[in-house]
Amino acid sequence: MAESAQVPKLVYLVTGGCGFLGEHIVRMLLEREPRLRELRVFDLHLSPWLEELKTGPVQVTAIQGDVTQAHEVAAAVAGSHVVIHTAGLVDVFGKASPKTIHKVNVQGTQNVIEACIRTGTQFLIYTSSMEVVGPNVKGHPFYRGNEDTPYEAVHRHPYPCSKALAEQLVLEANGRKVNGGQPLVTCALRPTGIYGEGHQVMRDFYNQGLRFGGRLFRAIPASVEHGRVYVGNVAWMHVLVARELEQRAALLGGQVYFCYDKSPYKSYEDFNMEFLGPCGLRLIGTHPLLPYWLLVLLATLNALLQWLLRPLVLYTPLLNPYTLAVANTTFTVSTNKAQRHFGYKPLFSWEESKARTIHWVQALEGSAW
Ligand SMILES: NC(=O)c1ccc[n+]([C@@H]2O[C@H](COP(=O)([O-])OP(=O)(O)OC[C@H]3O[C@@H](n4cnc5c(N)ncnc54)[C@H](O)[C@@H]3O)[C@@H](O)[C@H]2O)c1
Ligand SMILES: CC(C)[C@@H](O)CC[C@@H](C)[C@H]1CC[C@H]2[C@@H]3[C@H](O)C=C4C[C@@H](O)CC[C@]4(C)[C@H]3CC[C@]12C
Repeated sequence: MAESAQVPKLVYLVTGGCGFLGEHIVRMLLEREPRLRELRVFDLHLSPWLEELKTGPVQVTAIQGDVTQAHEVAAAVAGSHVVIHTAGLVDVFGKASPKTIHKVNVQGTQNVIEACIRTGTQFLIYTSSMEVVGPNVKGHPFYRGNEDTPYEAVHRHPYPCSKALAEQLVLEANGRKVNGGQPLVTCALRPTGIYGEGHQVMRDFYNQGLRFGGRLFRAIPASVEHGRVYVGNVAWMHVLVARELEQRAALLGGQVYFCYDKSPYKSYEDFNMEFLGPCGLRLIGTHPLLPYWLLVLLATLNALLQWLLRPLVLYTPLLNPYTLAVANTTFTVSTNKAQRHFGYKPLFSWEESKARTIHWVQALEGSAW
């Protein structure tokens, strides 16, 4: 993508562009990528807000499609300069079958790669996840680690397994010749737990608190640190690395980068209270109110209930054996690789990220405030 400040001429494709992260990436590109001529938004479920974006100078093309369908992906990719592949099934609650998670997250990613190869698109950014690394099945903590920290990344759950396989496919595709003979340049970004406007799990916690009279009950020790990153900063990292990928292909190609900002290290529940507290909720207990063995029993019962009820209704509570294990295992990152490699600095401070998220929660229906 040779630099050309004169005429916006680049075509970007964002898969999953109507999702929680995807929407922020789409809006960030329109605000901060001056070289854009066309922005293609590819998603299984197109959102109504896309229409409001079509009145600006950049051509916004909404494409309803399925990443598991290779021909639909190829049609969307053809003619694009950059693909940001963020579409995926983010399911740790048992909503989708392991087979479906694999089909979307792995086969879908393979389809995106092959479409880039066949149609001559040179630059591919993949939204991976911290869970490619951990927490692992042994519950080993990952304490303020970085991209080079040794860690036994062993998974059994379909979601982290699918993200790890997809990331591997993307990184291995780096350097393959695309149609036209140029090399494909790929990289993977690994967000930790993303929070911010539109975060469904935060909404679920908020609604759970409303149901219990404004109270949430501590289940995880405050000492368990969980890495979190603001969605706007994750979106910004995607925009920035996409811009730098051509100029620094030799350095960035085939690399992984944790997504990070200045969000504080806290337990998952305490971190959520940074936003839910100012909206009227209280976290009851300075220590977990139930012993861990009882939480494991309740999580297991939830999994059993989910299995028994599946023919009748989809029962997907927040607490299951996997979410309990993840919540109960320290996983935080401390790195500056993205800054060293492509000059990334968080666009939003912790204070701004917090204020924006609180504002969003307060606007949710039935605010306790
Ligand atoms: N939310 C997090 O905390 C987090 C953390 C790390 C990484 N990630 C990754 O970021 C990406 C986006 O996650 P999110 O939280 O925005 O999830 P999300 O569910 O809000 O967004 C995913 C989008 O992908 C679309 N999609 C799903 N299946 C599709 C298919 N077959 N074809 C086309 N589109 C499809 C969905 O419609 C949705 O709009 C995912 O790849 C996820 O693994 C998320
Ligand atoms: C019911 C309690 C035990 C409660 O504390 C459970 C919280 C649990 C639902 C979340 C704790 C950690 C979250 C995950 C983490 O933030 C990272 C993720 C990676 C990303 O790629 C997808 C989302 C997630 C798996 C995220 C999901 C919710 C938690 C498990």
